[in-house]
Amino acid sequence: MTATLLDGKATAAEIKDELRARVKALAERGITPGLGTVLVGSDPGSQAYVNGKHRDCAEVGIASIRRELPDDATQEQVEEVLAELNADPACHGYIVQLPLPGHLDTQRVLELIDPAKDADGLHPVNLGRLVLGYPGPLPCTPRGIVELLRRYDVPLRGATVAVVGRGNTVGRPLGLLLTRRSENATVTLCHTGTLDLAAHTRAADIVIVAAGVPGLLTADMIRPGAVVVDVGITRVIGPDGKGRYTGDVDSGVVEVAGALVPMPGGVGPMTRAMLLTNVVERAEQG
Ligand SMILES: Nc1nc(=O)c2c([nH]1)NC[C@@H]1CN(c3ccc(C(=O)N[C@@H](CCC(=O)O)C(=O)O)cc3)C=[N+]21
Repeated sequence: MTATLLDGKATAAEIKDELRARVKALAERGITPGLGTVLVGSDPGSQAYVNGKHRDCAEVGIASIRRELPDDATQEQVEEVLAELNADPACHGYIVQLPLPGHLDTQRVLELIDPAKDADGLHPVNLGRLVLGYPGPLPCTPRGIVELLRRYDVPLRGATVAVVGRGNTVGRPLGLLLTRRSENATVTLCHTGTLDLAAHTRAADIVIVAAGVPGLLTADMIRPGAVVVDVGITRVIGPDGKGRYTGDVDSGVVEVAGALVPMPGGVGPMTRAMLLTNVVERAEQG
C-alpha cells in the first residue's frame, strides 16, 4: 500500500481563496488588514521565510508592514520597533521572526508583543488562553495541522494521536489543541527522551512528528494504515554537496502509512495560511 498524500499546498491555496473574500468584505467596511514582520539580522533562511509571508499577504490583499534591523541591533532598538507596531492601528497582527540573534532576550521580546496583535499565537497570554480553553489567536503550525486533517476528513474525535516533540511552537500547543473538547483526540506527547518511542507511535492512529530529527520516524514504528504528519524541517547537506531541507519522516513510511502529510508541501504552506487567517481574524474583530 502507498499512502495518500495530504496536499498542504493545495489546501493552503483554497484557504487563501476564502481569505480573499473575507478581505473584500473588510474593505467594504473601510478596513485593510495589515501584517507586520520584524526581522533582526541577515540569516538567509529567515529572510526567505519573511519574504514568503509578504508574498502571501500580497496574494490575499493584506497590507505588509516590514521592519528590518541589523545583526547587531540592541535589545532597546528591537523593543522600540515592537512599541511602534503595538501602537500602529494599521497593524492588526505581527510576528517577530525566530530565532533572534543570541545576544537578544527572546523571552522578553515575545512578551512585549501586544497579545491582541499576536499573529503567531505564541505570546504567553495566548498560550495560557489555549491551556484554559479561552478564545484567542492560535499558534499557526498546530492550527494548520488540525485544519488540514479536518479538510481531509481525518477523524480526530476518539482517535489516538502520538505527537513526537514538545517544543513551544509545535508539539506542546498541538497537544493542547487536539485535546480541546471540539477535537477530543487522545494525545500522547512524546519526545526524544521517551523510552520505547516506537511503542507509543505504533499504538497511534495518527503520528505527528515535530522533533527536528531527520528520519526519526521509520516504517516499523507505525501501524499499517496510520496517518502520519511530517513537521520536521532540518537543513542538511545532500550527497551532491548542496543544502536542502529534510523532514523527520523516513522515506520508507510512505509504503506503510494510510495517509501522509509530506515535507515539503504539507505543514509549511498550512502554517503560512494560518498566519494570514490569524491576521484577518484580528482585523475582523478590530
Ligand atoms: N515567529 C516565527 N513564526 C514562524 O511561523 C516561524 C518562525 N518564526 N521561524 C521559522 C519557522 C519556520 N517556518 C516555516 C513556515 C513555512 C515553511 C514552508 O512553507 N515550507 C515549504 C518549503 C519551503 C518553500 O518552498 O518555501 C514547504 O514545507 O512546502 C517552512 C517553515 C515558520 N517559522
